[in-house]
Amino acid sequence: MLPTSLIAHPDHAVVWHDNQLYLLDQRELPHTITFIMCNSGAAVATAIRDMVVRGAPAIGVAVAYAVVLAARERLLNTTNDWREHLNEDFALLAAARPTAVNLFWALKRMREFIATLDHVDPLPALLAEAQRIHAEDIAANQTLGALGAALIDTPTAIITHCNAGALATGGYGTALGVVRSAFAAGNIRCVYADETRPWLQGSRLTAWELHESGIPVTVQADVAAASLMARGDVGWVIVGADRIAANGDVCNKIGTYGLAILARHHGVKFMVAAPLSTVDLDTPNGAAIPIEERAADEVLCCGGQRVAPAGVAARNPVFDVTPAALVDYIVTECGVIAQPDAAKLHALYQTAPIAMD
Ligand SMILES: CSC[C@@H](O)[C@@H](O)C(=O)COP(=O)(O)O
Repeated sequence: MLPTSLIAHPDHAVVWHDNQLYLLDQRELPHTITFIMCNSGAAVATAIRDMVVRGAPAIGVAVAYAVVLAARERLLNTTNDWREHLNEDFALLAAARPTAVNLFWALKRMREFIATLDHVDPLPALLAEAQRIHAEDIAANQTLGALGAALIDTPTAIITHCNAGALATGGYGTALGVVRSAFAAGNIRCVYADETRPWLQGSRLTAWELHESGIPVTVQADVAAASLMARGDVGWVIVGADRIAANGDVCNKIGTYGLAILARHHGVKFMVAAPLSTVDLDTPNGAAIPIEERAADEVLCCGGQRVAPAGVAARNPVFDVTPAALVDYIVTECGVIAQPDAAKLHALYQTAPIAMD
């Protein structure tokens, strides 16, 4: 029988169990529950690149554990100069995906932690640091979930895009953390989950996660959001983020920018929920954020079948940037910013309990 840490549950996207890392294979959801065991840094890098684990904070947590696995390998094979050899693993992990800043944030934090280690056996301390990153992410999501929910003062329907839930984080979720808290307060009538072409994070993952949690969810085609808003049925758009630039521009799953424009046109509030580890003060604005382009086949095919004529090309940028001017609220574990700008984000950063830069 699987240990309880390895049963199908949205909170179990990233599980450390019996000295190995297990990743719930999100490519197979909702049909099949499979955990992929990773016992090296390289295996985790491949799993991130191939979308076994995805979502900015979940990638950050997975990378922290990947450093533990990589250090274990290096210590077994090299002993004295393990830190030097570990640089190769850092480079491999950094190349896995370019946009979610939590990946680089977690690598930096693990690298800085390693520099402080003088233990004969550094592995227990390294594992404890990775577990701290994991636990802090869950706690941040619970706090920001409550802060975001407090903004929703009347029962309403909301639209979310992609999956910014437990599956995309250490647990509980960011946008879906707000939804969970608001639902508990009686203020969520229904969640409309954009299906999120081409990878279908909305229909496969968000719908599974909310359904498992007993929160009413309705899947809609991405292009249906405008007419839903026009009917006046929606109070909020609530999304996560892969990177928030210093001026408050928000990078998230492709399609988010369009939703923000629609929301402003229809008087629907637009909320971005993310931990401070997603805020990147080193990136001045959205134009400076590297946007991942994935394989054209992800667009050209659907359900394993080609849906465009042979010989036709496709573009597949998987993120877009919503200008800060279209964002009503950024909700973090350290507080809420209305109408975000550079000064407000800098001020929020100063209140962080630990140095985040
Ligand atoms: C809490 S997750 C926020 C974002 O990471 C999420 O909205 C998103 O865009 C994920 O993209 P993905 O390509 O599935 O990794």
